[in-house]
Amino acid sequence: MTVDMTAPAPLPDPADYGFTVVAESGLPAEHAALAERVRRLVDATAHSTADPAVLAEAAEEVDRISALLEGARRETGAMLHRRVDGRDEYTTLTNAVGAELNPAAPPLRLAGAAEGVRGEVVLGGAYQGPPGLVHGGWIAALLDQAMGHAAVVLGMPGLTANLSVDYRRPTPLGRPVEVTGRVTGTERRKVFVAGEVRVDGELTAEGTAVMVRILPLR
Ligand SMILES: CCCCCCCCCC(=O)SCCNC(=O)CCNC(=O)[C@H](O)C(C)(C)COP(=O)(O)OP(=O)(O)OC[C@H]1O[C@@H](n2cnc3c(N)ncnc32)[C@H](O)[C@@H]1OP(=O)(O)O
Repeated sequence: MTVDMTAPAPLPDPADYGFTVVAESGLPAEHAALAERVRRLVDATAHSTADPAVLAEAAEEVDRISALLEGARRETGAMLHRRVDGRDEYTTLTNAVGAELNPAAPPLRLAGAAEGVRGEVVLGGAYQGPPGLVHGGWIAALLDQAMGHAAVVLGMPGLTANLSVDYRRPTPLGRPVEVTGRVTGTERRKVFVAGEVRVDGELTAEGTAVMVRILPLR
């Protein structure tokens, strides 16, 4: 098993697969700002102890805002294109982990690191599993994203074929969580990846996965 960390391959262009591609530069900053406020709304809703009348009033307000936005809806499969460190990067615009415009996504922004990718995120009570702790499914999702992103950085985007997670310590809510991912090897279309989750430098979860590469159509 080998991997050349120095030579990213040309990426498949999602437009060749019939997907709409949206340039990051074309997105209004107000959209990300709205998503951030909706994250606050989700947290406030999940934890509210307000009176029924206040809850009903809030529900009506939310209905009004939803109607305001639903009038101009983008299709679900749209892809986001950005230039990162002089190379193209594509991801689904509403990716469930890290998409800035998706308020349901934890705001994990991954970037190239010395070996692979690294990012930080603080997860609030909307991501709770056991009391005060991050849900294990979300930890798996963070690892999946970081490991998949590490493959993308080397020009090898793929689909997760297999994912394994070891939960070493509980991961607390409300604290910065460090997520890392890296490619450990390749074999034909298979990309072997590994990732870690740490809080205050302590390992709380680690994973491995096999990504199967999507190949360019031409
Ligand atoms: C910047 C943005 C970064 C974004 C990162 C996003 C990360 C998140 C990624 C995801 O969440 S992807 C969504 C979840 N995954 C899926 O929905 C995949 C569903 N499965 C499939 O579509 C197919 O099974 C798959 C594409 C994975 C493989 O089917 P193929 O028909 O294309 O491949 P094939 O079966 O010929 O297998 C190719 C190789 O992979 C190997 N393989 C297939 N399934 C495997 C498996 N489960 N475990 C290990 N290896 C596997 C298979 O043995 C073979 O190895 P060899 O070359 O050695 O023969």
